[in-house]
Amino acid sequence: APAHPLWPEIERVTLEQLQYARLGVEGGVWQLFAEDGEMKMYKREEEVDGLAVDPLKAVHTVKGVTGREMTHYFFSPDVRFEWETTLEQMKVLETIADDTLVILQIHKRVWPASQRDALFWSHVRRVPNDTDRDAQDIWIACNHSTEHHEAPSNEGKMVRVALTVCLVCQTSIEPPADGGPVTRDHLTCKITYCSVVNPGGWVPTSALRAVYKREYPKFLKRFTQYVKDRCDKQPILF
Ligand SMILES: Cc1cccc(-c2n[nH]cc2-c2ccc(F)c(-c3ccc(S(=O)(=O)CCO)cc3)c2)n1
Repeated sequence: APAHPLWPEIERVTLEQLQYARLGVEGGVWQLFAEDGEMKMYKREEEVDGLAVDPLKAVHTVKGVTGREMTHYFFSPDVRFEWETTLEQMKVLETIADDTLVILQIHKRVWPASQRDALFWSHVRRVPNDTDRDAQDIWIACNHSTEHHEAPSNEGKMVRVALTVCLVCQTSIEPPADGGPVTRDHLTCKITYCSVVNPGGWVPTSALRAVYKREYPKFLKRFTQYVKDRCDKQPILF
């Protein structure tokens, strides 16, 4: 494994997030708050120091793409402005490996709160499917807040959020009955998106919950549609 000081944390958090995502929404602790076709969004209402830090878990099923394609476009900084509508600035501060980056993002201000930025490592990996042999491998992309010497100390201007986010994708193939080639019509990608964002500075709980309720469904719907459009008529990446 690459000898980088962040690597042990990247390994641990990525695998913890994989297990957390695979727990699904069992246990009755998750409250469904948005639904749109196959997409179901759940949250837990939790406060830390009087701040709403509502863990979010979304499940979605997208036809015609693979988990590798979905996590690739989630990970790739080159296309982020094409789907992430709240992004104002983004800088790759460090390229640790071709599947591991440190990124600084400045997001658009949401009235009445102050503007937020996020500094995180971003990692994508294929996880061999140890349970079901003839199933496809699982792909995970994980973003987790970190420190970095190159990040501007923007005292007073910006509030830094703390976030842990993962996108876990499992592809299944329904081969054509006539033994013909597998096309995108035979692909189904099951997605679990998990997010825990501590907003950093005080935001009225009601205002924060309204932002989450509005922004998360819009974000996941827009992102998954972006990937479908990008992959359409392109060779399949398994
Ligand atoms: C989807 C969503 C949920 C909650 C708030 C907002 C939002 N509206 N206006 C500003 C933001 C905002 C502020 C700070 C942030 F860190 C992120 C943020 C959100 C998602 C991710 S990610 O890692 O899931 C995708 C990469 O951007 C990273 C940062 C988004 N957007």
